[in-house]
Amino acid sequence: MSGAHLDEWQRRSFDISSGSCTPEQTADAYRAHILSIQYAWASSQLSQAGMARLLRTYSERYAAVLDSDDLSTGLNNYADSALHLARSQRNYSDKWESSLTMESMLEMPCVQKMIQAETGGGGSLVAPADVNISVGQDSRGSSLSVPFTRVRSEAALFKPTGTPQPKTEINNIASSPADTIPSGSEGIICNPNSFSRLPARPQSVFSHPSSVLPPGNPGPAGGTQNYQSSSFPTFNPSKRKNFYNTDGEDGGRGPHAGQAGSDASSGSNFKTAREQFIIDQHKKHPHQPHRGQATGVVATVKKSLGANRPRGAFSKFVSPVPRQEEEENGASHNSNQEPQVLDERLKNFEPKIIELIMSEIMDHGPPVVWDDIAGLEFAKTTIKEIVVWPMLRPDIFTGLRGPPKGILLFGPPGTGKTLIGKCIACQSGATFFSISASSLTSKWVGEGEKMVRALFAIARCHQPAVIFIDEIDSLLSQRTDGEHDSSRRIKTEFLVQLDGAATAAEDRILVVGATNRPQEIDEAARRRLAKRLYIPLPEAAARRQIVTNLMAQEKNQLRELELESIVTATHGFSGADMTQLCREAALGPIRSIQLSDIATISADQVRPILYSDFQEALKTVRPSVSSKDLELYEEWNKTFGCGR
Ligand SMILES: Nc1ncnc2c1ncn2[C@@H]1O[C@H](COP(=O)(O)OP(=O)(O)OP(=O)(O)O)[C@@H](O)[C@H]1O
Ligand SMILES: [Mg+2]
Repeated sequence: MSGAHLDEWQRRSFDISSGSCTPEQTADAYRAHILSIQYAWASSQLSQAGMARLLRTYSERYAAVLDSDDLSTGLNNYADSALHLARSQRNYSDKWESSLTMESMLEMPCVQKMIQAETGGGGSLVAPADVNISVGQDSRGSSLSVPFTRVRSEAALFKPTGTPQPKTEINNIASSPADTIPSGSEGIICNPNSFSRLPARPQSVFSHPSSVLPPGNPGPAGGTQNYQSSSFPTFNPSKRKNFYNTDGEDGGRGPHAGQAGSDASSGSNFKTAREQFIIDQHKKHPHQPHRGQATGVVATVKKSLGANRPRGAFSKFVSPVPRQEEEENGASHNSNQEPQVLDERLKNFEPKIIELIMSEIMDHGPPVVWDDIAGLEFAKTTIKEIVVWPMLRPDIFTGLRGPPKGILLFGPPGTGKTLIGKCIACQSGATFFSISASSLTSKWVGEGEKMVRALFAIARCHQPAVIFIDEIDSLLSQRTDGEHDSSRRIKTEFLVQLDGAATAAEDRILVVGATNRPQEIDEAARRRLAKRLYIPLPEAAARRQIVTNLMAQEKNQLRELELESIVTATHGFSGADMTQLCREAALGPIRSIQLSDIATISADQVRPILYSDFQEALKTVRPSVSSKDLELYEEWNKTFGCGR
């Protein structure tokens, strides 16, 4: 196969995005990427920062493939290896935990053989070829490293001085960190601390960790060697040596840089991706405890359950991605933490209050356009003037032309006040807060004012903003002597926010209140809601438009004259009443169907809505607003309203 063909084949086989790759291929491809990145950096084609960033990205992806237990996407490497080693003793707990314990390890045949070799001497050690384990940090916080891979070579280090060393493969392993190991060979990371303890009492290698020698025991010279597998070219050894130490200045000095620190003494700055990850994390969040930090034994304590399959350059790769258990720990730690507040101005508010207010931002619901609102031309024009245009051209609407800070929509029930609110939400382009009085009033004394303050603070952060308060009378009713102190404070806070020291002139926050009980509104609030717009009962033209709009969606045979008579017959009806009338009339054709047919009849067999249906409906639907009520509204409009 020619080189070009091979390239093409590789490209196709390792095209991760194709979706047809097996997890093995994906992992291999990521590994290939990692090697290319290394190569590019080593040959100075890539900056150190770029290399670090790319390396982290691909290491994380590689680790995700390696450790995912989803058979279609991952290799289940962690669990596989552990279960394999622990003689398939499955751990059925939800949380994956290694079945490896000190006891279970001692029972392993390979370990037994090693012990025999250690105690009996002379026997050649045969370890599972690709198993590479460093198990450390039992619950007591001690560490013990048991490197299995190429254990034949390391056995030499375990041997007490003078013991004849077995014939080993040590020739294959670099004798200094700067040397290279042939590509594809399994790597070994010897923990110098662990090794330094081992030789003195080789028999106790697998005994209680407390039996290890005190730190400071120098150990044999070879114990400090740090072997690393790599397919690096040898042309730039110094670079290679520092390869993992992407963070030049304090890589070895960081609080988690135990391995690096100990390596420093042996002249190597090797750090695994995990260690680098921990160091980076610590830099980002210096006050958060990190993995392994609690014990004070950090990177020197390895718990890497290596793969039982060849891994080439990254045979000892340990996932930098937090595991489930760590995420849980993190979650419990973070649960007490406040979510990050994005805006400086909101830092004094409790996150739960901010969350509550943010949840009231209305950015959903059916779109309402101005034409959906029948009649009410004066109100619509005024609102467009106050709300929509200033949002579009804030530069023109300044000074005296500046929009008012508050609007009050008042009028009989069912005349479209809430509908106007929804239309403003859709059409104004502003952040629309639809707040109900109940969400601002809280049973906790003091919370209500905070809510009001938070509401305005958040609105200020999301300018231009419209705060729509439906049924505003329940929030801003007249202050009386007998009322509860907390509700009085909420009102006061609201008034202050609406037009007080807390509000800057250039703030583009508009409060729109809607009520059908305008006479109950506190006079101070009334003044602040400067534009008070009367939303009256729909006139004949508006009633006609409501019926036409609604009937356009249904099959009907209403003639022009019939429509006219419906409009005349509905004098005094509110918009809601008109809607109710149309709904009732629409049921007419259904009511005319035999009960026995209703289950089988198809939709197009239902007859159209006729005038007679409206006549029937008019017998049951009555206007909901009495003329006496109407007088009250008109009176109030004359006194306080802004209409003509
Ligand atoms: N002008 C109108 N144009 C079209 N539909 C209207 C109009 N007025 C009312 N409606 C219909 O009546 C329904 C109720 O209207 P809306 O909720 O806006 O009334 P409201 O004025 O807020 O009443 P309330 O004071 O009782 O809260 C609307 O969903 C709409 O179907
Ligand atoms: Mg309403």
